[in-house]
Amino acid sequence: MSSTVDSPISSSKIQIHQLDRLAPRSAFLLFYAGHPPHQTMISSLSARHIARIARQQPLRLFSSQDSLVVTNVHEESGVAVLAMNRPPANSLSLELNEAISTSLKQIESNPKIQSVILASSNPTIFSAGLDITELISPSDERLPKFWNSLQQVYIDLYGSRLATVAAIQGHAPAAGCMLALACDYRIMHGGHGEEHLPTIGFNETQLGIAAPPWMGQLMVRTIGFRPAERALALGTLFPPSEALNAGVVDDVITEQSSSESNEVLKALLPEALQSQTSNPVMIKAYEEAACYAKIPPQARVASKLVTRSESLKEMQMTREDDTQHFCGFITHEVVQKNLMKYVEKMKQRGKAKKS
Ligand SMILES: CC/C=C\CC/C=C/CC(=O)SCCNC(=O)CCNC(=O)[C@H](O)C(C)(C)COP(=O)(O)OP(=O)(O)OC[C@H]1O[C@@H](n2cnc3c(N)ncnc32)[C@H](O)[C@@H]1OP(=O)(O)O
Repeated sequence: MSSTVDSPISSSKIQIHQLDRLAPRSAFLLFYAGHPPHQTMISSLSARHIARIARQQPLRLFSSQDSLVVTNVHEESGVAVLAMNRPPANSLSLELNEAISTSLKQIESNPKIQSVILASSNPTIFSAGLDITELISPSDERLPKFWNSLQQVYIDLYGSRLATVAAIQGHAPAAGCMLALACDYRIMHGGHGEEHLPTIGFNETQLGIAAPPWMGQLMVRTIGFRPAERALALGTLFPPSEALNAGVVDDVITEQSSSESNEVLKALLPEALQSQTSNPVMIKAYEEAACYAKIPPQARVASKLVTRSESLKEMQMTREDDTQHFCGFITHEVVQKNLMKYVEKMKQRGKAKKS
């Protein structure tokens, strides 16, 4: 049986899932929803404290019709799908970031679900990274909120109790790459011929900006120090086979690998992704997610803590400084000029493509 997760969740769960915003250092321990360590954690907070948090930050729910993300769960296999759905390029706006975090928490609140596939409703772009328009002449109020929402997506994905599988159908530059690297497993489409190869990587230096430390470190942890150092400096965007060789992704799938339609995917995929039921990346992502879902969850989550808790703690400790640094950097006159030039180039390219 499959069901959608856009129905309101119980108020106690809402309260619990709000905690990470205001008590960020506790967030990682909240992985254990439904298991004893989690309950211990929660019981150490007073009901008044929890109610105050819930009042201050009402949970935003997104319906599957008009959503920036679309989700579905398949309880039989323990697998869910969370697909970004912000045309044209799934560029990450404040609202999309918040929608990803909210939906992930909704999925986590279902104890039958152990894995989630992070996907895109756009078959050629996974995510174009930050919405660059958020960075140009930003308002003093929105910019820190925006950055905070991106940090939160990273924390939520990297620290999720769920096994997370990125189905990278197409391009994944910059923060789009970050989303994929924050998952447990990455499957990339091999592209449709040499001329239309998707790419993945941190290309920030090409925009005249640098990836923030926590993003850069994510690449270091994924592919190793020296290759990451070089890729970050050059702003390398890896085509699929190079991404596989470097370890940026775990698997590359081409159309030839599999074309059979998968019955489970029909039940699992939200309406907006029904055309992807025979997509080989999606099939492989489902197989991988189902495989993770069979591992005893306490053991799987504990093993995740071994490799991720230190960097998550570090992120929590440096979060405010990171926001201040980001806001100062982005609003600098030279950076603003570089970004405007970059957007202008992007627009020209778009016009040329359309004409
Ligand atoms: C201390 C730290 C300080 C700073 C850290 C800042 C960190 C930044 C991390 C980031 O994520 S920066 C964003 C980096 N992203 C990019 O550079 C990607 C730019 N986009 C592309 O390269 C391409 O669009 C693509 C490879 C993703 C897809 O190419 P293609 O399939 O050919 O599509 P189009 O180029 O025609 O794009 C379609 C449509 O989407 C718009 N768009 C694309 N990317 C963005 C974006 N990042 N933000 C806003 N809008 C974007 C593009 O303009 C097109 O719009 P139309 O209206 O012309 O259809």
